[in-house]
Amino acid sequence: MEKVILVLNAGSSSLKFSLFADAPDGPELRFKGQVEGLYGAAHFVAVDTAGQTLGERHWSEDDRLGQDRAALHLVEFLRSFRDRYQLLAIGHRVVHGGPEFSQPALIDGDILARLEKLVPLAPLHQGHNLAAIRAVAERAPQLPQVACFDTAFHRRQPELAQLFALPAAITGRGVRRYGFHGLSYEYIAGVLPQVAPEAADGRVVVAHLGNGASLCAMAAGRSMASTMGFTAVDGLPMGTRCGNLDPGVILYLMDELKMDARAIERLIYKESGLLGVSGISSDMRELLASDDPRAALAVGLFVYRIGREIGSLAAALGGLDALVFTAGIGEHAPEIRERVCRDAAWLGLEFDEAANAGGGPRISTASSPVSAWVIPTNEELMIARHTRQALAPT
Ligand SMILES: Nc1ncnc2c1ncn2[C@@H]1O[C@H](COP(=O)(O)OP(=O)(O)O)[C@@H](O)[C@H]1O
Ligand SMILES: CC(=O)OP(=O)(O)O
Ligand SMILES: [Mg+2]
Repeated sequence: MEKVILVLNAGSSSLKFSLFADAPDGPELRFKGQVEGLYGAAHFVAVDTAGQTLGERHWSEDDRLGQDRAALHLVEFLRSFRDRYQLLAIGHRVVHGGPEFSQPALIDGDILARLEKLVPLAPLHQGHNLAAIRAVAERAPQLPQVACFDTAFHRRQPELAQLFALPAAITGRGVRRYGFHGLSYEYIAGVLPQVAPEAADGRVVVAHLGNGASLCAMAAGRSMASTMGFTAVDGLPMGTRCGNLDPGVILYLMDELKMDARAIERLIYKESGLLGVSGISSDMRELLASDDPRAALAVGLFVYRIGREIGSLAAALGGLDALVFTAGIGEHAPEIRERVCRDAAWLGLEFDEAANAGGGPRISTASSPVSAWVIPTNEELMIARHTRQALAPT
């Protein structure tokens, strides 16, 4: 039987998974898939490396399929491969590693308890990430499980980029900017030398635009700043998260609307962003297909905020050499890429319309002082590599 590593990546609107063979030159994909569109019209599909569909299922919007039932469906699907593969370990994306975890960690009861404390800091993710780990630990306690953190890549940011202007005693409690989508940014930093060699050693802003969305400023592949902060609700407006918000708004909601912490949490994590502004959907595909002016307003705000944050991160880097688009929207929505690139013309980005329509990878003109790229992310491969490494550190 072939030895394999299973990777689980629970996002805010999806459960992604990949099965990698433990090959001598690194993890080799056998098949992958996802349940996407969670809490809406969910869709499961799994494909092998030849693009052959191994399984598919649709749920209606009324099913309100969440992470827990998506995971059960996945277990059912994976069961049919039991005789073919020997499972060595499971690698998990764990969104928050807090101040303690700057490396992937082989999970035991103690680490699980420490990660549990971070659940309130990532209410759309952490609980689901840990529930999957716990469920496996109960059924197969000997199976190694490795937590790979979305925050880890950012922990070496300059001190000022991590600091809130709060009293030192609060900062000392770990209330600082962490940044997320680190596995995605780490993957992009790793492939930049091949895809965009002229940019790899330079000042790059990577736009991870999915249901959760953030930007990362990188200098020579190192994270220098991120739009996300203490939690993954900061920065850009997202599918259902508000992004940057004047903290005075929170006080107003408490004092004037008598909202408590849970009601505010629901508002800023689940009812805002593209969904809140449009009143229609959190799904960019639906908004782009709609001719409702509220959909246009939500998309317009998304693009506008990205443009402002690119300016801010370019300032943090002292200039900009390249802009990279990745994740669901970044990889699949040429219209959004075009609007963001056109707004960044002032930085010296000359947009190439034909290349963008073709999906890139380069979507700026050959002579553009700032280059722009589309690079599909691969958080799962990053997790598989880290998991392998954690099993047998070299
Ligand atoms: N063809 C497409 N055009 C526009 N948006 C798309 C397309 N495909 C996926 N998306 C958007 O990508 C987002 C999901 O991105 P993804 O990175 O998979 O999310 P998650 O945050 O759950 O990991 C959704 O908003 C979806 O609408
Ligand atoms: C951190 C985060 O927002 O992740 P995702 O985009 O997968 O929801
Ligand atoms: Mg994601």
